[in-house]
Amino acid sequence: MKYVSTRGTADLGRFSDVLLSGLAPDGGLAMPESIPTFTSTELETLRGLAYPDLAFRVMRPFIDDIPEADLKRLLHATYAPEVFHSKDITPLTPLGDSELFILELSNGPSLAFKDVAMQFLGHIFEYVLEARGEQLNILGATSGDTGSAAEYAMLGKARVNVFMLSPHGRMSAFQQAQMFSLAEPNIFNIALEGVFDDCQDLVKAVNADADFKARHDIGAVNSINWARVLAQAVYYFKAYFALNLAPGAQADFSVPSGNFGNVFAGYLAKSMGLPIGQLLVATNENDVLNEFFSTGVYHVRPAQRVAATSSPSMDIGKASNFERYLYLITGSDAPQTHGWWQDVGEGRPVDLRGSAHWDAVKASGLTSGRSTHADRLDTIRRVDRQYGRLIDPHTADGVLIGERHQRPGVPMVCLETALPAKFEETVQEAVGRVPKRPERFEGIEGLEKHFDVLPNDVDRLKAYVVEKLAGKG
Ligand SMILES: Cc1ncc(COP(=O)(O)O)c(C=O)c1O
Ligand SMILES: N[C@@H](CCOP(=O)(O)O)C(=O)O
Repeated sequence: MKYVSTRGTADLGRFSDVLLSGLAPDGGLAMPESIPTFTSTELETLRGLAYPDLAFRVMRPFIDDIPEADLKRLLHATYAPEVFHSKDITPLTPLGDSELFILELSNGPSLAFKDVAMQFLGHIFEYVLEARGEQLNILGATSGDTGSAAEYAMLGKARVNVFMLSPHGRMSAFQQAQMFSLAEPNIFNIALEGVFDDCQDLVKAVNADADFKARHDIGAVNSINWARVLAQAVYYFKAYFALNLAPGAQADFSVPSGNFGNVFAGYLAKSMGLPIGQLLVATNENDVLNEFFSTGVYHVRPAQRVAATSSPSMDIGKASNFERYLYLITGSDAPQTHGWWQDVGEGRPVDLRGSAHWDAVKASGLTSGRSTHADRLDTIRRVDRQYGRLIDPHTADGVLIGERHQRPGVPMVCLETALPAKFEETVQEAVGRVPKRPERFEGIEGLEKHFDVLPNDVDRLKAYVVEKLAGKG
């Protein structure tokens, strides 16, 4: 499978190349030249497969440059019950008899859905780097969960260093403790004076400097990396088959959204032939995406207008993967996508109202909703009382929007994107008690913290990376 850029570069190489390069040299995102689909008969052969075998069948058409036996071995090592604390890896549990289901994605090492793909990245990076005799210096941006998932996945990996940017003072106490308590020689935590979008912009700016990127082996773990979204598509298949529906029957999914990686993975699964009906983009008060799906106008929000909310991991004004979605909506029209992103870069809106592209958006099955702090508290409280299940604020955003869009007779799968223990302040505010946390995280907030504060300045960041790498000899 050949990969191309959403902005026009025609040949980015094959899977292992885009895995290591992260962002395309023209600033766009890597996409497969075409999206392979399953016929309904082929889909039936996926039913009942164990997670690693299902992952192999879903991902294999996109990964044809790694021997079959090696890929299977890596997937079995990744999706092990002892890593995800469940034999199903991503179990599906009903909320009473409401036809609402929680897709548990957060039982892995860092207690957030990011682990599902990030654990795979840890294994596959190591495999490809070993084969090529190379090193990778990952530059990432996190609003709280990508950071810990990436750092836990890359711990002790000799060929990988992680430089992780986070918005200074904006993560939950638990999230900060997870990352900053790590004192590992290959992990560098940078608290940036800015919001998540500033962190993401710096990551893109460093990647845009081809010379710096090549000299310092810069790679990516955010969902700008194709491997992340591909690995995330698998759990939509897993959930669908766990519902045990008649062949071809539809299921709806509700996805708490910020950077648009998770819901894009769902759209990928749907594009591959999985019978997904509605794909709900659930946002918090930072509702740029909800605005787009309601009006047809996409107008990114400048950093100073991104609100600090009680679902902080979704405090994002500029969603990376939205570019992949619009690229597919245009029928893979890279010049069109490039033009739009030039507009976005210069602060102009993308306005699809009345166009054939807007008809394509409406036909794609994506719709949206928005929730507020009060909605979040109410949903956490209600789900706890009604179903005896404690959910985190991000999952609550998804459940609320899922409930609002439920269709009679069609199951609604709500993605659990983090465990409540990560956001205990808000959960306590909602239900008056502190959620249980796994024993390994007891007292984590009291551990010594290791991080450096940097201003929002690309040159300072580059100098920091160079200095730290030089320090490692
Ligand atoms: C807990 C949680 N929920 C939801 C999201 C939003 O997911 P995405 O950025 O893939 O849209 C994030 C961050 O990505 C998150 O950490
Ligand atoms: N919410 C994320 C933001 C980054 O998202 P990604 O999926 O692009 O890595 C976080 O928690 O860091």
